[in-house]
Amino acid sequence: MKKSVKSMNEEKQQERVKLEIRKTEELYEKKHLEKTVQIIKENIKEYEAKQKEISAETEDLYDHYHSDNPELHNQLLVSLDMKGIIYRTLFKNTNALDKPYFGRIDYNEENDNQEFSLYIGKNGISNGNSDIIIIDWRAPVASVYYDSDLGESYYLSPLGERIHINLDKKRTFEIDHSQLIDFYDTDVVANDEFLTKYLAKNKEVILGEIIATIQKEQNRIIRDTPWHSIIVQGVAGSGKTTVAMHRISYILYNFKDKFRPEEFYIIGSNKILLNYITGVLPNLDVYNINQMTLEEFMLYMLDKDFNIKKRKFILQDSFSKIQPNRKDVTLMRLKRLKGTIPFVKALEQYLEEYETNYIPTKSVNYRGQIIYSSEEIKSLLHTFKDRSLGEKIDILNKRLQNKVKLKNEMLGEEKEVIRAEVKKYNQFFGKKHVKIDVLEVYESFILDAKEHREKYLEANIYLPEGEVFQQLLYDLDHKVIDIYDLSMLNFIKKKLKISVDYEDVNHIVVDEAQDFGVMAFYVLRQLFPKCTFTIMGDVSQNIYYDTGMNDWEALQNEVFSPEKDQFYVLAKSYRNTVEISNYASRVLRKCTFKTYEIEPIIRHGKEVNLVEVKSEEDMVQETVRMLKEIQEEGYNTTAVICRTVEETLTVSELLRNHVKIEQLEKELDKTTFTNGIMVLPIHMTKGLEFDSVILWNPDTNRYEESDADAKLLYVAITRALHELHIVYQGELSRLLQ
Ligand SMILES: Nc1ncnc2c1ncn2[C@@H]1O[C@H](COP(=O)(O)OP(=O)(O)OP(=O)(O)O)[C@@H](O)[C@H]1O
Repeated sequence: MKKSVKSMNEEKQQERVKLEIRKTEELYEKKHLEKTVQIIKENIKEYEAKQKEISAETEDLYDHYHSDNPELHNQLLVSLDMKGIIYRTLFKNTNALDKPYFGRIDYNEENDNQEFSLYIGKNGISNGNSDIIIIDWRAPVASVYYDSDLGESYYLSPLGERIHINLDKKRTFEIDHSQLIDFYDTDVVANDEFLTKYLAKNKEVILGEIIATIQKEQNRIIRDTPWHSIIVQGVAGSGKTTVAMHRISYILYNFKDKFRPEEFYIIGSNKILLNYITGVLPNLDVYNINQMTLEEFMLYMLDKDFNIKKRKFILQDSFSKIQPNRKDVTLMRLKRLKGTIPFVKALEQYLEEYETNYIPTKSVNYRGQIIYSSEEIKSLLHTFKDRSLGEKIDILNKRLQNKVKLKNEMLGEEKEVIRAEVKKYNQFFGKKHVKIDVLEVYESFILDAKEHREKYLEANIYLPEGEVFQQLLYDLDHKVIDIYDLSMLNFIKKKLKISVDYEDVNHIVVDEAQDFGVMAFYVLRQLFPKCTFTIMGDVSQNIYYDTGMNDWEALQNEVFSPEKDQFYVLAKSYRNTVEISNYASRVLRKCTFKTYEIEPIIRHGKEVNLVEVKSEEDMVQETVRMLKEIQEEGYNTTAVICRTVEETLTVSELLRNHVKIEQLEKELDKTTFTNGIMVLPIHMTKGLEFDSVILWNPDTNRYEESDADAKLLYVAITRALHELHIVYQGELSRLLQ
């Protein structure tokens, strides 16, 4: 049906009005931006001058500083403090100059007619010292930008109180070089459009910040309270690592009084990954965080109680884990045992017995009278059951001494006599600093488990037969140790010794958590009972099939509390194109384990490129051709992914004759992620991403039709952002057919 002339005119009129409004708004936003940029420039000038001034002042104070002058010392401290504040403010303003903000929200609070119009940026900026002109993205109210639709809504204060609001406007800006490029209102443009623009870009060799495009489901995780632990299952590329880093920034900003960066630990499965992910932290205003592999962390906590170098032990080479010798059933059963909770529960039971044998619980007679009865001693041990053996001994000694003192006072003894009598009992129950070698205790436990399996079975702790423990003793005899042994040693130390080594850990972030057996988390919880955790992982990416986690049940129910702690699922993948995501999903569907479906963000790219060749020589030729093409396309990062370390080294050399390949470090773990072409074994690409990936020879020999190999292939495939090429010879792995 034709439109009437009248309605066409009305439409035109409406269009004109819309355009007019848009023009006025644009003018307003341009002016606002100009004004903001002007303020930032003035701030920079002001703080640069202040920086000069304070630097001169501190230098002067240093020159006149004598350690015996407390006044100067205090002045120096104040001056250094000021210098820090000025430096950070200057840094924020300089950082904000290019893109001062990315969002705006207009709202009014319920019960208050005042209209607020707030601009949100990566850095909170004030006009001089007073008015806030840009709200920091971490401020509680900024949550509205990420979370709320127009209309009635609320945000949470840091204390968890709901602040009800009415949201009138949500605007997103594209700004570059301090100039307004474009802006969209939420009711006009889907947020996805802005996001896909961002995702289409090439990636850098450090993780990027996503402050301007944090998605609703990610925002919930970032802003969840740090008073409980969270576990996040997220498909490959769903932003787990990114979200974890933003969460740290959020916690440190909003809970400054309770959480200090030095008390944060980021634990990852390898050094390349750690360097890659922590590279984003300065951009998120996070400094002085600790980052370690689990091996390093466990050794750090053991400190003098187990010095790996002095004891001449070697850490089980993580690369050897990559191709387990499945024919050796005992070895495999040992691995499977080590990652599980019964392994540490058995040790827990053993240590209880150890304690019973260590501390005398017979009634204590003094001057012909029982002054400390066996029941009382046992009851005290029960009350303090969570304390270490050393602490229990200390408490018992003190209690007994008190009783001796009281008895003597009742008998009217002289002070001198009382003191001497009390002194006699200061080590009645033993020395509080127990002289125990944690490794010896561990070995004695293994022997006990080997010899007395039925005792543990009776306590419902299922342990395998003696030969598995014999294998473990053999490894230790040959000075080979792994993260699970180190966890056990820490557990022994914590249960038996008085130590300050476990203090000052307030929050632990574990990335690629599925790579660690649930037992490691059980131990971490015991070592740091007051600490909360942010645990990120994807059970489909567990490449240590025998030891790592293939589901979350035990972690959720036996280590954490399903009532108190939170479990989240992230299903959207922001990394891969639809074509690559679909290809990865196909592999997962071939597995027997529970899988989490990937929902790709709609971003299309080339189809996955499968090339069959006749010989190894052809494979090299084809790969070189692909690499040259990729380079011409202008991509920054490319990986040729091999199955094993040996293969990586060979392929590296073969390709090096034709194209520039980035050099790997002799100690592979020290290699850093760089631009260009890297040849890497799968397990070293964990958590990383590359513009394009070439998967080297995934044939039936290299990848069997098993769950373990499917997980490896899934990891390799999902590393690719834009392009995935597969070059193979012979029969393609069934998992890819
Ligand atoms: N909200 C977002 N906006 C823009 N980019 C995002 C967003 N969320 C994630 N990304 C991007 O998606 C990619 C994958 O993120 P990240 O590496 O954190 O995922 P992951 O879940 O840890 O992946 P994997 O399990 O494979 O290690 C990164 O390039 C990240 O910048």
